[in-house]
Amino acid sequence: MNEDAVLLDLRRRAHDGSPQALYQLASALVARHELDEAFTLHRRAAEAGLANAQIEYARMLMYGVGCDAEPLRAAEWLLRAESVGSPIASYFLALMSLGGRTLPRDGRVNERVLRAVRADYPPALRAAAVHFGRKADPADQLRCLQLLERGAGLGDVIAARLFLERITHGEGDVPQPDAAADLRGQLQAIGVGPLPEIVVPEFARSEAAPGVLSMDDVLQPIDLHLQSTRPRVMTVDGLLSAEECRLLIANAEVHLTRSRTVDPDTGLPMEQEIRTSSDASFDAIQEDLALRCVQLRMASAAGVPLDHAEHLVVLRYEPGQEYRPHRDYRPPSSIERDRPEAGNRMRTICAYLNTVEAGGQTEFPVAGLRVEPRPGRAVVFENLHPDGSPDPDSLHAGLPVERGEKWLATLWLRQGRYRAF
Ligand SMILES: O=C(O)CCC(=O)C(=O)O
Ligand SMILES: [Fe+2]
Repeated sequence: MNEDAVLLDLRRRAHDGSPQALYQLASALVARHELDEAFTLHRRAAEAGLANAQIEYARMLMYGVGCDAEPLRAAEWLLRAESVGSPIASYFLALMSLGGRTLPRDGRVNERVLRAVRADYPPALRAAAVHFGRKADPADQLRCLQLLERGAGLGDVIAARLFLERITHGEGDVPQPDAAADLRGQLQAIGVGPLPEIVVPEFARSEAAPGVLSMDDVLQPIDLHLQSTRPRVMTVDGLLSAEECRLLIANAEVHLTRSRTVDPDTGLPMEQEIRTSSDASFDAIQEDLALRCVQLRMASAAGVPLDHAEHLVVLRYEPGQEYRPHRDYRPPSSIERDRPEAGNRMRTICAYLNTVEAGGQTEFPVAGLRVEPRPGRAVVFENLHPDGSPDPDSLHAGLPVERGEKWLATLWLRQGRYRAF
């Protein structure tokens, strides 16, 4: 059957009101970006009691897909699906709760993630693996490896790539060269190449409660080192683990496109010579728990709640590519178009994800400061004066990469709330 015939058949069955057919039709429509109708159909299937539809309907409500975002209603539907035993609903409830805005950030977060881990839900396995991978206890390191291997076995390519790095370099256990060669071959066969080699020199594994899953570790306060007061620039080394850096790169790689910048005259994003990198911007609906945890860690290091953050952007610069001197605050016309109530970009945090062979420093010309890119290191800076007015001294640049490539993750943090949860 061709696509239209399949859709016609689904429509006929959905017309009879079968919840399963409503759900399947809605899913097919989401894939075709026919979101308004999909939203209505998922709602009908959800109301008829189908847990999978309750989750999909809740996801649309969470992220405002085919509707305005209504995280509280989303949470209600997830709770209904959870009450009939859906571990995926538990996973999304945990993902929401970690923001602490819609649902309380309490011990249930960890119980819920564990439920989804026990049900072998790959995004939960991946998030738990990255979590245990930061812990010092050797048993937690083994746990990380086992979770990645399980995810890989279930077809999760990102888990497979993270697992490959670990068994290649002997992280968490002795190196396994034969198994690594085998897995490398399997990944190559589906067009997945190697990740950059990443070592985070200053990374200190966490001594917190060995053996215990505690997802809110990402909110640990950390000390930033003041590098300049005009503009205010701070750095921290070892913020991200090598695994978190790899996770960001692996997620971004498949979505890279030529970077755009907001044109000061029109307020519209345009390809411009000022910024020649490629980037991937993660729409909220693309984020999974592991990515959300890394973003929470970054936002919390910058001292701002994650719901003030615009979409995460991961950038890749190749030799000669750069981000010429610019300021991150936006012209009034572009703010008007994109959540004016969230105000301007008060602060930026950039995390360096790999070792750059030469070049690629972040330069703050007014302060005469250059921050060296180094995996796991982050730089935080203010774009506005304390009274909220733009600070022209926040001028900065990503200097051209001379050799190798540079991967960077940026969160632009607004003055007010930008995300729904
Ligand atoms: O590449 C850099 O070092 C700076 C990036 C930057 O300025 C930005 O993402 O806003
Ligand atoms: Fe910038």
